[in-house]
Amino acid sequence: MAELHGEEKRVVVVGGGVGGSLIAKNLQNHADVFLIDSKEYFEIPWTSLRSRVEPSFAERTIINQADYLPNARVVTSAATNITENEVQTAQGRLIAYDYLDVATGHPGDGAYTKAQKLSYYQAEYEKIKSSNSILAIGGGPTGVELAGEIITDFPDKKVTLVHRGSRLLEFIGEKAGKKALDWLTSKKVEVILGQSVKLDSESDGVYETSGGEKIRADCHFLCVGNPIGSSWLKETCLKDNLDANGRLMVDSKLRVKGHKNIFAIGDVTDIPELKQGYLAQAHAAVAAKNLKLLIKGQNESKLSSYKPASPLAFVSLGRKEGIAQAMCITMSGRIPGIIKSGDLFVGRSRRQLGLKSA
Ligand SMILES: Cc1cc2nc3c(=O)[nH]c(=O)nc-3n(C[C@H](O)[C@H](O)[C@H](O)COP(=O)(O)OP(=O)(O)OC[C@H]3O[C@@H](n4cnc5c(N)ncnc54)[C@H](O)[C@@H]3O)c2cc1C
Repeated sequence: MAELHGEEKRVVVVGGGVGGSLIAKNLQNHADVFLIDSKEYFEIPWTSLRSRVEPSFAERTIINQADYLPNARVVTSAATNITENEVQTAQGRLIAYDYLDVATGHPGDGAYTKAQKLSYYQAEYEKIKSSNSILAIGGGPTGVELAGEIITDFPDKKVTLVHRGSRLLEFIGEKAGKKALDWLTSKKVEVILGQSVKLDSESDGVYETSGGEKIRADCHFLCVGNPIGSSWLKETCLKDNLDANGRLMVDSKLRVKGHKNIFAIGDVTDIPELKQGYLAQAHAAVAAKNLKLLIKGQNESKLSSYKPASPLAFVSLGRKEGIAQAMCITMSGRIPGIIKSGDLFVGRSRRQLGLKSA
């Protein structure tokens, strides 16, 4: 039986990542809010590469959900099903809702508590420290940023980056990819493009590529794209709202098409724009505003619309430099570094949740 609720409207947020954390925070004093996430904490996702070379950095970037949600209820369990009026969790809980917001951008990586994630980063750090040669597989933002972090903090290590595509950073423009390549090679990172690594070929620390090259590495990191967190929706009442890429189709008010009380925000949606955390936060602001209006019984004509944003992306290159692409302008060096690479937007992200930046 679904857990009953009182007079106050209930909003259930599934996914406490970049977008979901903010919407739950914004609504906690306006409704009976439940936040369901498979782990106890929110982690600022793009900081995970820095945390591998500096594990103490993660103390500020991993935030227990309960710390910024004193007036909401946090449920630590994966959501497994949705019906028209309730959400089911892996632990078998049924949580009724008046309004639902799906924000499951990408699935977690298995660590359940902050302590587990901190020890994971400590182990990753030890792995890097004790290796002379390191192989990063994948030349998207994760592979580029990880190679940048390692070569900055451990300039004497031999770092090789292998990418199956013909250029780095394919999610943004060619110039950005070229600037990343130039920066990495200037730091003596070996970049191999147009080849993939046969992972099962590894023998005595030697990896073979699809082009027959042999790469010696004491350890490797798989930096390939994170899957979309929507596979769990395939058997739910939203199964017909997934597009061919597994993204939830939303209308301009950020409601799942055809559902008046179900919203979706962040990377899980089909909004035609770059998948970026600051945009997931912008979605959260619009959806929270709309939810507040609906909770107060306001007319639907008052709901705000979300307009897809033009491309803006930052890629860090170590602690001081970076690459920025805004519309069709690409810039690299110290300025993008000052904007992103120093603190990786951690202070700002913490303040948005009402926490001290330090
Ligand atoms: C290397 C890298 C660098 C980046 N740099 C930037 C940057 O500089 N600026 C920027 O704005 N963006 C950046 N991004 C993109 C940004 O991280 C994503 O766009 C953002 O995390 C999307 O937010 P979200 O809320 O949609 O999903 P997420 O932040 O992925 O959160 C999803 C949450 O849902 C939970 N979840 C998933 N499935 C379930 C389930 N079934 N039940 C319960 N919980 C579930 C997960 O545990 C997670 O907490 C970067 C990404 C990468 C990989």
